[in-house]
Amino acid sequence: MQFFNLSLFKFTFFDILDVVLVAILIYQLYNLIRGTIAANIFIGLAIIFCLYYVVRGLQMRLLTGILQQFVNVGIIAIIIVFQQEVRRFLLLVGKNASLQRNKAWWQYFFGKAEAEKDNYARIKPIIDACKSMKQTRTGALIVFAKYYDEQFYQNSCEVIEGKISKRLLESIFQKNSPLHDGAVVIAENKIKSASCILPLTEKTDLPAQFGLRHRAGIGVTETNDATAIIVSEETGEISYARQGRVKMNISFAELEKLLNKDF
Ligand SMILES: Nc1ncnc2c1ncn2[C@@H]1O[C@H](COP(=O)(O)OP(=O)(O)OP(=O)(O)O)[C@@H](O)[C@H]1O
Repeated sequence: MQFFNLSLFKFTFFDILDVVLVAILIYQLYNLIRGTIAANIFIGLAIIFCLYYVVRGLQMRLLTGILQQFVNVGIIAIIIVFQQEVRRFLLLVGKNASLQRNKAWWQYFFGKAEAEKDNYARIKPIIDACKSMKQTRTGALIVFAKYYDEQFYQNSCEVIEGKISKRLLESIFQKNSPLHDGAVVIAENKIKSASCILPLTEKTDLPAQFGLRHRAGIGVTETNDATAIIVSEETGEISYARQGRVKMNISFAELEKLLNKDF
């Protein structure tokens, strides 16, 4: 009597590659939706799919018919429900494929020291403004957009198109300024706009003290290829958001390092 069919265990290099790629894909998807409401929806959909195969196996025709309606619209429903996550996933794929974004290559060819010097001059006014706003407990939200999506930002923003300077940033976020509410968006080495209303993150596992400013800072990095600095009006603490994750209470040395890498 033969218990095992050894031919079942035959696999090629491409089968292993297949499994590894699927594992990477599932891990990336998990990373994208971890801690968001989408994670619960994903679990709900997975349960419906599993249930469908079970009731079909048991030949329960009525329930199979009902669940089949959900399964049939499968991929389209997933794209609609996970619109934001699909957008973030595609951004991630596109970003990793871009050679110019890879600063290591860029600096190797064009001189590391020169690039670092240039970058420091660019980020110094921003760091100085953050230092001053931390001291005066001025709330601020500064977004660094790798790609300035006109449609996304300009609908809710005041156009500035100004040179990045400490005093300009301070004046925008100063409490009596008409533009202090909302975010400043920096792109193409300019302050492109101010007073921007951004999408809020739907994450459910954020610290209790995170209000709308922090939620907007995290939200914009989930839907766009952007990073954000958040200066808390309440505590003066500086947080840094990237790809939907946030680092809280960072030092200025750390901020400089992060901006050097991302901006
Ligand atoms: N959707 C949004 N997009 C951009 N900025 C927003 C948005 N919603 C609120 N803000 C900004 O956040 C401010 C309110 O911040 P709130 O006190 O709720 O945030 P917080 O995360 O607790 O930060 P803080 O520690 O500074 O109080 C508003 O005055 C406005 O400037």
